[in-house]
Amino acid sequence: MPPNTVSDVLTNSTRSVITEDKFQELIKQGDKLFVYESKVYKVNNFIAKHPGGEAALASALGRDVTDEIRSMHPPKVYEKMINLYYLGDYMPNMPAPKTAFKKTKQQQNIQQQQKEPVLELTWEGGMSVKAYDDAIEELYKHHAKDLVQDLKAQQDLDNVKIREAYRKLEQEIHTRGLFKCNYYKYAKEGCRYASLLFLSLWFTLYGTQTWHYMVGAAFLAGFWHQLVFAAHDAGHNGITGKSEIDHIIGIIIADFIGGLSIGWWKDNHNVHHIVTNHPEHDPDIQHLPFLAITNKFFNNIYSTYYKRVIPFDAASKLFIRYQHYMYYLVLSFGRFNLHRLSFVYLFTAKNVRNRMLELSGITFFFIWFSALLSTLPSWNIRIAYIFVSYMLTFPLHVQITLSHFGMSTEDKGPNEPFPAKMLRTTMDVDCPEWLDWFHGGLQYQAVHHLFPRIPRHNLRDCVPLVRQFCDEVGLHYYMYNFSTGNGVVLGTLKSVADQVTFMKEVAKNNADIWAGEKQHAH
Ligand code: HEM
Repeated sequence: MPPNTVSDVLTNSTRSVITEDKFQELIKQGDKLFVYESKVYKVNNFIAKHPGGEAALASALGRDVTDEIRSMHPPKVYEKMINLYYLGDYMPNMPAPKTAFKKTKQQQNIQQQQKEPVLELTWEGGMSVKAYDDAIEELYKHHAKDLVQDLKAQQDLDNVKIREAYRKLEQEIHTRGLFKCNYYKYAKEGCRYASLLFLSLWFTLYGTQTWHYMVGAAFLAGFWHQLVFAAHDAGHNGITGKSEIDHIIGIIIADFIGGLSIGWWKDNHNVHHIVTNHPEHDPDIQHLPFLAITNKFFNNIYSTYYKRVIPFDAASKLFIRYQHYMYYLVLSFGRFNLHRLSFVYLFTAKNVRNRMLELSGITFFFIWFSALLSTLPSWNIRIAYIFVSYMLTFPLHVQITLSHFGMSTEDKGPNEPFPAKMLRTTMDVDCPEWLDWFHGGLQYQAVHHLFPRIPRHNLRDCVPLVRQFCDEVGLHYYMYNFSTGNGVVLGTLKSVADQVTFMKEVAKNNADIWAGEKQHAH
């Protein structure tokens, strides 16, 4: 039996206390720890078996992830299952109280000087000019330290306020029944999917002219585009709420019908939800050599997800300079890249759930898609059909990237509350209600990031509550319409592109100066 099992915890009358220093020491020794509700949990033996993926759990280690855990899991996980991994109660380091600040001899002198008129000290020769300057500098340092401590204390208070309000918001959403899935919405969506598939097959199988086939390809793209929203729900265990069943639903939709791995998607997406927009940790913004949303990518950063350096090489320097012109074109090749990522994941990742079923699903996809292509009259039309059906799924890739590409990529440290981080790194896209079908309801990505377990059909109803929460705690809620959102993203891409151009010009000027100096020396 592992040392930290329930029976151990229950029979232990004296609960062990783990100080912040001890916590850091254990992590240095290789323990995989995190804090939930002021308790330390150790997941060394569980991490590889974590149903939400090893990478997701790995991205949460070494800090307090109370809000992350509550937002990602059904209550049974944080009320019962988590107890199996309890290690001890967490005790953070307390900031030294100001009165306990031990004064040095020099500081005592300064305090003395504060009581005495400075002029007297200066003119009566009690203190040299240098000593006077030093004393003033010490005073400033002392006050600056106090100021920093006060600011930190204020920040801590604000953070507590945000966390408490976030809990209240979660409760309110529960009370309004918005965590419950409305299956009637799926019936409506099912009709839409069936219509798109029917139209695609009708134009493809009964067409007689090239444009008929291309319309068939466009409807197929529409069918895949819409299906992804249902696959997203399954990936979040948001259809039946039962992880095993939703995973199978996800495999049927993503692998059998779409030819893409739901396992890859979940592995990647769950990490994205925890470390949103972090250049080193979030795979959803790591797209070199084609796209870079921050100049942090110029530094050959190490991706903790892909476990390799992402080089800012010659190809990156070339593509990034034009990325704001190429954005939509690059995204239109997204579906081809998703096949690649799916295969890499299924063939190389450890602990893949239902690996064989996923591989069978993707094989089935290539069989049915090839059979469909074989009904077309020529190779030219077949190739055009592949490109049209694949590339016209690009609105989906725009929708996915739109919510994050124009947003903050800063790392504000482990103390930033989870809701604050989600609202800083994610924007919502507003649209009229009749257009919800086009965005799948997922245009409210900020709300989705705050509560990934809310079914997407309910996100719109949560918007006023989130707005009120933001007003209450003083957080900014970013919401743009579709075209402004696109403008924000293109602006970000252009600004990064301009920096590469500038760097190139500086390098060229330097090279010219060197060449000139060399010539001069000769
Ligand atoms: C010992 C602690 C943990 C246990 C026992 C645990 C258990 C689970 C279980 C059972 C699921 C499947 C949930 C379902 O049925 O819907 C899950 C999913 C997940 N877990 Fe954990 N987990 C733990 C810690 C964490 C931590 C620390 C994180 C990161 C903050 C995390 C992130 C996730 C994510 C992102 C998912 C997927 C959620 C989704 O599908 O929307 N887990 N975990």
